Amino acid sequence: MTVLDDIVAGVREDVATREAATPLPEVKAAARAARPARDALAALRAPGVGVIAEVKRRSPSRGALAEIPDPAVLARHYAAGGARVISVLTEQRRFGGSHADLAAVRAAVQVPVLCKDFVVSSYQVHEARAHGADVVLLIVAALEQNALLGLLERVESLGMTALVEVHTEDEADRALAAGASVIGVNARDLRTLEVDLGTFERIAPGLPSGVVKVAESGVRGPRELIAYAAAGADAVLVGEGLVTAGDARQAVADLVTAGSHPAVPRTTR
Ligand SMILES: O=C(O)c1ccccc1NCC(=O)[C@H](O)[C@H](O)COP(=O)(O)O
Repeated sequence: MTVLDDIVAGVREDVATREAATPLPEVKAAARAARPARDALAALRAPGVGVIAEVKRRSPSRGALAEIPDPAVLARHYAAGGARVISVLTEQRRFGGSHADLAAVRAAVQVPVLCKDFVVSSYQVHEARAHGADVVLLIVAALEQNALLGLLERVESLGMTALVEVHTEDEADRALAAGASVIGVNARDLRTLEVDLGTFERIAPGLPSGVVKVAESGVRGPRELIAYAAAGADAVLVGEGLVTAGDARQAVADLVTAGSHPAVPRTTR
């Protein structure tokens, strides 16, 4: 069993428990009552290399990273530093997150908010919307193609944007076949947890120019952002490098400044 399999097995148990307590029709009603989703696609297509700043307390690869007693406070620092999108890890067992974190962050900032979880059922998509998500992560490695298609359609039918995550060329082909318009290439192999910064460089050239390309994992400062930008990234998704920085606002601002430099390429448009 890989780490991803193990995480997904725990997620399925947790979803079943939540669904027993709050049946799907109730979650659907809450999703319908939520404020409309913010336009993440437009935010990610703005000039410069965007920063998606992540609220991440701990992880399977690194253990405890930061306490984050109030994710709304951290999110405000991220937004003040210029983050385009804020990512909230909502998985509880391995990452210490929650939907309460997601709702608190959404209420605290004006930028779009990403629900970063291991989504395997449409129940989770409605839950994410009910808690204010504007973007939902879909991990190709965790989904059969039909499930990927169905979840992508569900995300978009609720007015949200799907960030479809891939790790290999085959997964990128599946993401494109499903109709993804935002593709994240994760440098962290979710089976071995190893980070290979060359993953983005290998996969990005095969993605069409109209697709927004997000480089995920391994950014510790402007140096990695510049390398990802040179390989064609439109945005970078950063967790550890920001939650462990003494000054989160400044750490985001440093990345945003690097991503806005005229010498830094950006290839989508
Ligand atoms: O971070 C992990 O250890 C991890 C393990 C298994 C599945 C997912 C995992 N992380 C999720 C992410 O994709 C990262 O949080 C995100 O890309 C930010 O990465 P980093 O900037 O390296 O913290």
